[in-house]
Amino acid sequence: MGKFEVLDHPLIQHKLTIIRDKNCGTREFREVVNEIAELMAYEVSRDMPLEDVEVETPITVTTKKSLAGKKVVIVPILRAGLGMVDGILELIPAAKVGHVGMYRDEETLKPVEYFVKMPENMESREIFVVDPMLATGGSAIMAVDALKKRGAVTIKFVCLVAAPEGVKALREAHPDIDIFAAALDDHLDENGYIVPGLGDAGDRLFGTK
Ligand SMILES: O=P(O)(O)OC[C@H]1O[C@H](OP(=O)(O)OP(=O)(O)O)[C@H](O)[C@@H]1O
Ligand SMILES: O=c1cc[nH]c(=O)[nH]1
Ligand SMILES: [Mg+2]
Repeated sequence: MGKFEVLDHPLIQHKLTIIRDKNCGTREFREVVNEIAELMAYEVSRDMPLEDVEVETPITVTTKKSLAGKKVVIVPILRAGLGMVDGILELIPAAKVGHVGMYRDEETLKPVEYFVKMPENMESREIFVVDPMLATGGSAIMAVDALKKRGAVTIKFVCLVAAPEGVKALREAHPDIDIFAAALDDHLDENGYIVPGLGDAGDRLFGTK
């Protein structure tokens, strides 16, 4: 079973409170989402494998560590996941970026897939699927389905706010993946919004309604 971890570093908690505020405007919301994503990427990448490499310093030749193996792909779930990409790229600038387009039907709350574009060789890559919100879990489950269908094996799901319902559903559908959240909130309301949450992340990031 993959792990579920809440990354509750004080800086992450502080920044999350800023964007929960309904008076936080588009510009600040965008900035702070990226800042939180960057802090989370530091924790999420903690177990990346290293290998020994020879390096010649100005003083001598020595053997030290360098990142090994799997190359990282960041996969935002459109639209709101896009808000986390730049923050992660600050830490992992060579990462590739794949896109999964998905929206939640407002009546049924079921996700509808509308776009998928991935780099090649997904089977040999370390994949960070990112979306600020894990609500019913439908979008995350369908995004991971789409990745596995294309050969993906090593997948981590990274969100800002998770609902218990979404964590349960995602773990049941994809027990092999690790899930990271900045916060685990209380529950979903009758419209499928996370309570207390932060509202509609996509609309707040892009200034739409
Ligand atoms: O866990 P779920 O119940 O599937 O809900 C979460 C999804 O809903 C939101 O996207 P939305 O459908 O609002 O699309 P958007 O990002 O384009 O606004 C959010 O960004 C997640 O992708
Ligand atoms: O609270 C929620 C639930 C789904 N999508 C959002 O953007 N916010
Ligand atoms: Mg939205």
